[in-house]
Amino acid sequence: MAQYTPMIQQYLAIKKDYPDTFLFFRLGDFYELFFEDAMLASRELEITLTGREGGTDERIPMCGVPHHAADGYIAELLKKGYKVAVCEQVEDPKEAKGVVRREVTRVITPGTMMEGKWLTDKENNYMAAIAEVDGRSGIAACDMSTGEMYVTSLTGTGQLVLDEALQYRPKELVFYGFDTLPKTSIPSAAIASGQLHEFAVDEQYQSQAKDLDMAMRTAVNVLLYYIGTTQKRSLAHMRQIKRYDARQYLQMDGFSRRNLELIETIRDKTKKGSLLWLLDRSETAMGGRLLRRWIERPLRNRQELTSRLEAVEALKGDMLLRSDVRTCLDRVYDLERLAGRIAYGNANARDLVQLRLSLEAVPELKQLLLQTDSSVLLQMANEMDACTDLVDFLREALVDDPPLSIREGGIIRTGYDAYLDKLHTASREGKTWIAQLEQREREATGIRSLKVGFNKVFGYYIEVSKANIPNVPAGRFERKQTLTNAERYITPELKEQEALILEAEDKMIELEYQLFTAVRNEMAKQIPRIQELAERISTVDVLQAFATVSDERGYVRPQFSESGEYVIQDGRHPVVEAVLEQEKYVANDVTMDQDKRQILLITGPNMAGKSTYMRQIALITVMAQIGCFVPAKQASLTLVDQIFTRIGAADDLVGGHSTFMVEMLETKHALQKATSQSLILLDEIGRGTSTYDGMALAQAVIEYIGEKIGAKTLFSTHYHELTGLADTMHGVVNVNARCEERDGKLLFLHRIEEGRADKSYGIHVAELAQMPHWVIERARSILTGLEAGSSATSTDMQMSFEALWTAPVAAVSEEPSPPAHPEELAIIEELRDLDLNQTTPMDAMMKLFEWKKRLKQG
Ligand SMILES: Nc1ncnc2c1ncn2[C@@H]1O[C@H](COP(=O)(O)OP(=O)(O)OP(=O)(O)O)[C@@H](O)[C@H]1O
Repeated sequence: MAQYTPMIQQYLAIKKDYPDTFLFFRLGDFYELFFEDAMLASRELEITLTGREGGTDERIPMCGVPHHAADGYIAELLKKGYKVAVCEQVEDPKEAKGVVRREVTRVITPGTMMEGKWLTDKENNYMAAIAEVDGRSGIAACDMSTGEMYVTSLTGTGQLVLDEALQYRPKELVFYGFDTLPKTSIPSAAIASGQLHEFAVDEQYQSQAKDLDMAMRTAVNVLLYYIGTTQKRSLAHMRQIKRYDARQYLQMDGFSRRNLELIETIRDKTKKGSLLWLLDRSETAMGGRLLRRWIERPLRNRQELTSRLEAVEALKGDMLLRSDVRTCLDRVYDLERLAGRIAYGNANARDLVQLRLSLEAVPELKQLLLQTDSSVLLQMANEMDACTDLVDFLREALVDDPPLSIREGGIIRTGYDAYLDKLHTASREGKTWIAQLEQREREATGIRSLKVGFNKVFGYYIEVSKANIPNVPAGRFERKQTLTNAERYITPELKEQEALILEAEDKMIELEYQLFTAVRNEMAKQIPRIQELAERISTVDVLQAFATVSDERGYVRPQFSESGEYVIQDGRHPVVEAVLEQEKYVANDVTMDQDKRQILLITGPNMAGKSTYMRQIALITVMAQIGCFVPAKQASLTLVDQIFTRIGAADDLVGGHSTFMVEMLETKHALQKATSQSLILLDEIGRGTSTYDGMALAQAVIEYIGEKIGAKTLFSTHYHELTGLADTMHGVVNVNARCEERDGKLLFLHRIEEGRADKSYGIHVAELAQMPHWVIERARSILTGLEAGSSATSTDMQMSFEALWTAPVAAVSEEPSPPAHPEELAIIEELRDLDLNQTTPMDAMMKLFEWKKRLKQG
């Protein structure tokens, strides 16, 4: 180290404490990165890698970004999951003896970002910690920008724990223990190892900490320790810790959530096309975030759901009122994040004006809600604290349109502070005196072209053109600057006034800054009130969003029955319905119960709508259990404790599992965890292996669910043989997705009817997908052979299959030339009359040989 220059030695000493972090090292107007940081950052940020002498023979790799543009680069690194430590010069370089003192003032990590520009309005920015204590796992998650903190604990240390943490979609996940979990497969979260600060939770949450079990305590401690080491600022806004039991919510594993496209689509991972996208009619950013949380955590508590539904009903029924509520909400800014910035001490005057404007909307919002007949909304309105004292205070203190900077004055309203007003008057009077000086001096000197001006170097001056210099009063005017055509002068009175003005302005700026921070500190004390209000406003916002969508799309209020019955009349898939343009969505019924109709076996051709039907039922369940109306004519549902879906392929090649293995693992998971109150959706289980294997597995799974679990289950399959189960197993019923063949074309009716499907139409669908003509024709002929052979013995079948496969390709050449020979015509005639259902594969082969022979002879 000794051979490095003192500055590089300083860099290395600081970097030692931030090994897994990009160190942005302030050097004048730049942040520089050195060594490996520089090499990696130059690649990640696409900036030029240079070098710098550092005392050794080799130049040190270096790259840098201008300090005023650093935010953009930092944001990019955070997005990629990296952390950044910002190292500033903490003393004035002019006063420094030797190397300027530098310190890390902040570590910015993906999960602890606070700056608005790096956050998405309608998305929480969570970080989470999971900690293991004696076989139990604590999960804590918080959003630093809003101050929310949640904690729960679960028995065990497996995938379920990870699933619970991932529900938050954390940007950062801190582990304490869990050495066996596959951390590489965690999507989009930066991973860190946690350390423990044993009493952090007691310091931050005082009495609330007592209610936590050891696993919860540890998780919160790990999280707080991590935050403490990165953030060097106030955590005053970290509000009440919300402890919950994951079992009080409808549970879905990560795969089912993704599969149902609750928050984003599977295909391109965007919000558009998801349930969230459909329902997000929220007006405020807070409402948008709460809606997400509700969708991620549907309820199981009937009473809470009834409250939400009652409020939605009231708002849905009164369009005018709803529109007024929406207009009111539109005036409300992001109170949660404003509160965060106030606590952090980085709120500016505009933020506080936004706070006032938001609070000003509250009395009207309350009035509107009081007009409804919903007891829930009435209670919410009555409990809303409009914070009128804060509004008055902010209105008195701050001007309406302050500048962005809090260091330039222009923030505090006249009348708020007597001394500030005095300074204002002094400055104003000084300026008026100067403004009048020009006229006075013109009269006194008789120089009509005399002017008073100002520049930064000399301050105020009196300017006289060369021709008028003889008239300048000697002694009173002091020459300051000579120009080509004029002279500039000052007078003692002018300088005196100038000093007064400048002093007043300096003092005003400093005083305004102090007054502003005092106002901000005052607001910081009110954060719990603001946060509570924010919670109520966001709830109203989500409820009105539900009401708006429900009204526009003709949804109905779901009823919840105790009988175990699950009946939907004319149900629709909410998202498919919304995106279908010309084509109308075909509504479908579903009737299930805990007895005779517990398992629906869905058969029907590909593309007929089986998966859509299953997803539709799951989505209707989720919608009902978040308190929204549902796309149906009528819905009488049973509350569900868990939803399991196995729909579509979900490869886990990174995790080392094949498609079929994933299917089996997920089915096992459903079989292990489901209860009689769960909803299971299984799409074509067993299709990934040989027919008999697959069919056997499928049947065993159905039997297991029917006999050992009793969960409501929808099971789609192409194994028509399984439909026989409806005759032998209690609780199994066949339904099918109807299709019709008209004029040789397949018509998808998308209608789910009672009974089993008669045909598969797979080749029709391949034809629709414009498979090569050759393949279609070949498949048809193979199918014909197979169907004909199905009545024969298995050896027959194998023979026929092989025979057909080795048959000459020319028979299905793409465009056969028209036959001209009479023998050919005769053969075609015979072919047309041949009844394939009455022809065994052997007969067919014999015929083929005969025809070939005749053609050769002919
Ligand atoms: N009820 C409906 N009304 C209108 N269109 C529908 C309906 N159900 C499904 N569709 C449309 O039909 C398409 C195919 O549906 P889906 O994927 O559910 O078929 P499937 O029977 O599951 O097919 P496969 O067996 O190949 O998986 C969907 O993309 C959807 O656009």
